[in-house]
Amino acid sequence: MTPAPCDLGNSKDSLKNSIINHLRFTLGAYVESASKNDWWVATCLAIRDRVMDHATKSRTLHRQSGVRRVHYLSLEYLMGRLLENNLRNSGLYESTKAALGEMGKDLDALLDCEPDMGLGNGGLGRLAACFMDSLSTVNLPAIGYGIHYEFGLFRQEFVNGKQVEHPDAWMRDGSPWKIARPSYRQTVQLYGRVVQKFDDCGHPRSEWVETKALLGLPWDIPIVGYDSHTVNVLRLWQAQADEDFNFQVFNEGSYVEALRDKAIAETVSKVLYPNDSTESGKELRLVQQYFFVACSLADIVRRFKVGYTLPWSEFPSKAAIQLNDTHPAVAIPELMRILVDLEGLPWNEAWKICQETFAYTNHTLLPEALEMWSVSLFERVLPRHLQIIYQINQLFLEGDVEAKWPGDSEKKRSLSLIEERGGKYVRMANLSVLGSHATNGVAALHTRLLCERLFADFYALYPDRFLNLTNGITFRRWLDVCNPQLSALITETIGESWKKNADLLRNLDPHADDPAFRARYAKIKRDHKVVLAKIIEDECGVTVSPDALFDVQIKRLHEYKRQHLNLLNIVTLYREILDNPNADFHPRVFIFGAKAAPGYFLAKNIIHAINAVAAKVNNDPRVGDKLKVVFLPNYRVSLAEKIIPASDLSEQISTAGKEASGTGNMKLALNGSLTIGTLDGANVEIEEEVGSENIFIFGLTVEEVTELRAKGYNPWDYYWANEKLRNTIDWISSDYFTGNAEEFQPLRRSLLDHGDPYLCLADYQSYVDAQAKVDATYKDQDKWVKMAILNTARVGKFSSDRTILQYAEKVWNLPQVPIGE
Ligand SMILES: [N-]=[N+]=N[C@]1([C@H](N)O)O[C@H](CO)[C@@H](O)[C@H](O)[C@H]1O
Repeated sequence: MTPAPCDLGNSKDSLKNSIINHLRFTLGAYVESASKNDWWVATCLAIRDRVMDHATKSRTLHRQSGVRRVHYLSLEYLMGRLLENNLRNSGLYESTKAALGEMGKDLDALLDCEPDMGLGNGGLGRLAACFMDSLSTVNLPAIGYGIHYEFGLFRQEFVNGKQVEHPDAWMRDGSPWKIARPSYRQTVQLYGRVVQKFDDCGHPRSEWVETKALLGLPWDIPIVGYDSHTVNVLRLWQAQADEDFNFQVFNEGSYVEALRDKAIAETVSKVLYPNDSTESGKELRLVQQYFFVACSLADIVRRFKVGYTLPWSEFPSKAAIQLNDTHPAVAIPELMRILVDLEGLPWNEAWKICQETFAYTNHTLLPEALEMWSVSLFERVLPRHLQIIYQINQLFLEGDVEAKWPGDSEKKRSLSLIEERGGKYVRMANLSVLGSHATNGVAALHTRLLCERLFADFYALYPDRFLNLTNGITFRRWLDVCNPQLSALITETIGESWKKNADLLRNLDPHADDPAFRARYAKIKRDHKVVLAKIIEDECGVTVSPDALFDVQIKRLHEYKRQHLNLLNIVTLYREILDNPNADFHPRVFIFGAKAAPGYFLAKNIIHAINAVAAKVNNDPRVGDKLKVVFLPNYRVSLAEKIIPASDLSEQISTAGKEASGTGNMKLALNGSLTIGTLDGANVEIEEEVGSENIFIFGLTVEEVTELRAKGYNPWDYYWANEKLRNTIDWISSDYFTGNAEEFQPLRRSLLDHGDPYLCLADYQSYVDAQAKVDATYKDQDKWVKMAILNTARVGKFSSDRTILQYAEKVWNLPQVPIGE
């Protein structure tokens, strides 16, 4: 008999009681001497209490109503901090602040106690987090599946301007949001070999034997929607040894050996691979992918079997599975193994179920990011899955491909799931397209390039399977939580319903012409700049003026994102200020935030170069306040929440055709930061929405990039033709900035000798000119603030609620299931 849910009131007093009770009974702390961290944990637990009933109720109602659920499989979830988001989404912010206040505690101080849940690298991981927020907010039944990494994305420190990585022990001081679910522990098999057997009816059956077992313990994190009673969960798997302690070996006297398997097992979910847009190809990474996929599919199949007595053909009507990039693509042969080997379904039936169940999102065109596992490694770790992939491939090439292009071996080579050139590899992207009923890109331009280039042959074969679903961001975290002042001004001006229907922000448009509104809008921006200036002072020891133009580039460090093009412009500007001290140039602060993958040498060289230039410029008395360059260390979600509301200019300067979408561009535009960017990724759609008069577009288009490459691009031509550019490159690679002329030779060589693969020199002059236009525009503050307001007003399209509702309609065929009180 389920006990009646105890009424945990939302009043200030009820919250006070809960917090005190958790301090005393859960943490065993003296209220008088409890630490700030204790108060943070107790407050989190008090809020968790109030959402858990909704979580249980959501799960129960989803099960009882037999609705289809979407299962989002992602190796990354860049969640950031949860307390403030959960407080505002559940409408408990004010009462909790008051409750703590009455006990002499400042909520804002406790919020800073929370470490970021940094279980992701960049855009892909943050997108998954925004999607989880929207799924609960728009009442869609969903479960997010991922890995419970013990260590998230590394903590970045700068030592003499160079990046140094430190482990991110995010759970060291407790992690109050997660709940262990040992009753749903799963066992996963790995390695071993496959033997052919025959079942009772004499049918051949493959059996996977002599495998190594691994356990998966699930941890559930409640995902609180905004102003909705749907609380979905994020289920993260922790790897555990099948047998903690090998007594046999212990008795033979080797204690360490006895624990070897335990140590190995736990490495599987130990740490997130820190590569963004590059594949690792490491065995442990493949084991991580299969581990969480096998646990998740076993959990989904368990729920189907327990919940229903339906034929397998009905499985897709109860379970939609979204593959967040190819990282979980091994789920396709895994479901085939379950259906064919374990459940005894005929191959074709099983394959049909797979295609109806899976859908795949591609996030990048970069060749180095497309996962290709060597056949030898695959055979060793997952021998049965390799067999299944070979069988899928054979039926595909001899089936649909031969039918469409009879005898065309070139088509077979390009469409095959197996790459044969330079060794044998499994093409996870091809497998994902073939095993899914829908493949989507993440912005209109990106999807067009997917269909025209990367998947051109698949598109020719299955045009109806491809669609575009432009990325989005949750406006709760990226406006209501990080910029409550602007959120309040908007609500005061156009009402509150924009929080659930972002298109209503358009109603702000006419207010751009109202000087009083502009003044209030501008004050909010300046107040955030004052806050950020303090952070810059504390973190970088640099004093910046909140009246300077804050020019922001925050994203992972990657050559295609062209932080080094930004640096070329900065050094050109530095030269100009020295050459023309009286030039009428509005003071500017260049703000960088970016982590480089630890093994990415050139990215680290660019970080060092930016810090070296910053050190020179910031201490050059000839420059004064005209120019400041700051690189904030350890860029992460909670830091982004401080930078974005204070930004005036948003740098989205990737080489056209390289940034699939970008999502930082959306966050910055929403907070009134004007974009300077190329026609790449979602920048194209941001320009369509805000109007070309409210954005600074520059540079080569995708078509012009293709043309330039086709006719042969030689960066030396631009170097010799443009004196400013030549002086800038020579200056950066001289000994001026570090006393060692060798320091930035790698950067110089990449821009010249190595052919400038991302066309920085080709876009340099157009970029410098656009930056000059920015300077001129910023001097007319009325015009600038008007443009900023129109950006906030016109980016409603980029709400992840819109994106998720499109996935639900076009891919998952998923009904919204409102949960009552
Ligand atoms: N991997 N990956 N892809 C990315 C990002 N680096 O995480 O996914 C993001 C989310 O789709 C995109 O916005 C971004 O352009 C793309 O490069």
